[in-house]
Amino acid sequence: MTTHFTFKLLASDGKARRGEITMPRGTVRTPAFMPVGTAGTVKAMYLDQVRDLGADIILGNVYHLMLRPGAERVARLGGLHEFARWPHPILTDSGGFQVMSLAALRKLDETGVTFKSHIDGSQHRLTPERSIEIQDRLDSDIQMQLDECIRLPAERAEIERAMELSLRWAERSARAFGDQPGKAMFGIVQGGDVIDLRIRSAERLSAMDLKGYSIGGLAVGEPQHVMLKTLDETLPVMPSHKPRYLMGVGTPDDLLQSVARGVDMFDCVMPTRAGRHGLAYSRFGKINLRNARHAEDPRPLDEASACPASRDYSRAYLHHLTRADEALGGMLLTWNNLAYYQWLMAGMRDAIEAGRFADFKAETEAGWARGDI
Ligand SMILES: O=c1[nH]cnc2cc3nc(NCc4cccs4)[nH]c3cc12
Repeated sequence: MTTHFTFKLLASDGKARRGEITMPRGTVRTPAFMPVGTAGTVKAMYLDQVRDLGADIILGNVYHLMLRPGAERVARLGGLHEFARWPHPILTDSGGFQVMSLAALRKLDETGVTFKSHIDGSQHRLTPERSIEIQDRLDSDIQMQLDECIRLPAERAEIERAMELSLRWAERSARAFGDQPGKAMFGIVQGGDVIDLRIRSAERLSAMDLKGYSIGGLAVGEPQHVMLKTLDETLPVMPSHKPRYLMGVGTPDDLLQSVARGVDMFDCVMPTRAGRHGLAYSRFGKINLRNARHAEDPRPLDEASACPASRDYSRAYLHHLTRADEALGGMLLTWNNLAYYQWLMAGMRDAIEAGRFADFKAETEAGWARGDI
C-alpha cells in the first residue's frame, strides 16, 4: 500500500521500456493500454470484464462528464471511482481536445476556452485552473494539463503560438494541481511536426519537473510515418525516468511501433469504437464481420484466445449479429478487441522483460501480414 505516485523502470530492450507506476489505488504495468471510459463507462462493457482482461487503468473525459452528469454531481456521489464502481486508477484528460473537436461555438483566448455544449447548447468555460478543479472533483489519479492541440497541416507560426500557450497553461495547471503526493499531473508536449518546437516544448516542460509527460498533437489524421518521426525526435529529449503517454494512439501496429520507440502509456477509442462497428482486431489482423465471407464460417475469431468472445462464438454468428445490428454484436466484438489489445500489451511487457522484444515484434507483424486465413 503506497501513499505516493512513483514510476519504476524494471527493464528495457533497445528503446522499449518495461515499468510500473504505483499509486494509492493500484499499480499500472507499462507499457499500458488504457481503455477509454468516456462518460464513466467503457462502452458495451462491464468494468469487471475490463479489469479481467488485464486493464490496470481506464480513461475518463472531462468534457463529457462536466456536461453530463456534471462534475459536482459526481463529486456529491463520491467521485468517479465510486460512481462507476472502478476502484483502480483513472486518468482523466483535461477536456481541451474534446472542446476543440466536439463543442459548438468555441472561443479560445489566453485565459481559457468558452464553448457551447454539443448536448444542450449550454455555455461553459474551461481554464487550466477550472480543468484541474474538475479533475480533482472527479478524484482522478492522473490529471492532464489543459492544452491546445491544433490540427495538421498548419503554419509554423500557428503551431508555435499554440505550443507556447500550452506551456503557459502547463505552468498554471501545475500551480492549480499543487502538491498531491498520491496523484500526478502530466504535462503535454506540443509543437506539431516542427522538430525545434517539439524540442523546446519538451525541454521547457521537463524543467517543470512534472510527474509524467504526454506527447500530444498526434493521432489527428497524420500518416503513421509522420507520427513515428515525431516520436523519434521528441522522446529522446523527454525525461527517461518519468512515464511517457502518447495520447489517442492507436491501432495495434501503432502500439507496437511506439513501444519500440520508448512510449509507456496509450489510450484510444479504436478497439471499442471499431467493435461497435463490426470490426475485430486479432493476431491475424483486422476482420470485418460485416463481410459476407463470414456468413457461414463456423470458426471462432481465435480458438487460442482466453476470451470467450474470441473463442466461443462462430464468425457466422458474429456476422449475423453485426448485420442485424444486435447489441450483442457490439458487446462481443468490443470484448474481443479489448482482449486482443491487452493480450498484445502483456506480450510486449513480457518480451521486454525477457529481452526478446525484437522477436516478439517480428512474430506479431508476421501474424498480421499472414492475414486472416
Ligand atoms: O494533443 C492532445 N492533447 C490532449 N488530448 C489529446 C487527445 C487526443 N486524441 C487523439 N487522437 C485520437 C482521436 C480521437 C477522436 C478524434 S482523434 N489525439 C490527441 C491529442 C491530444
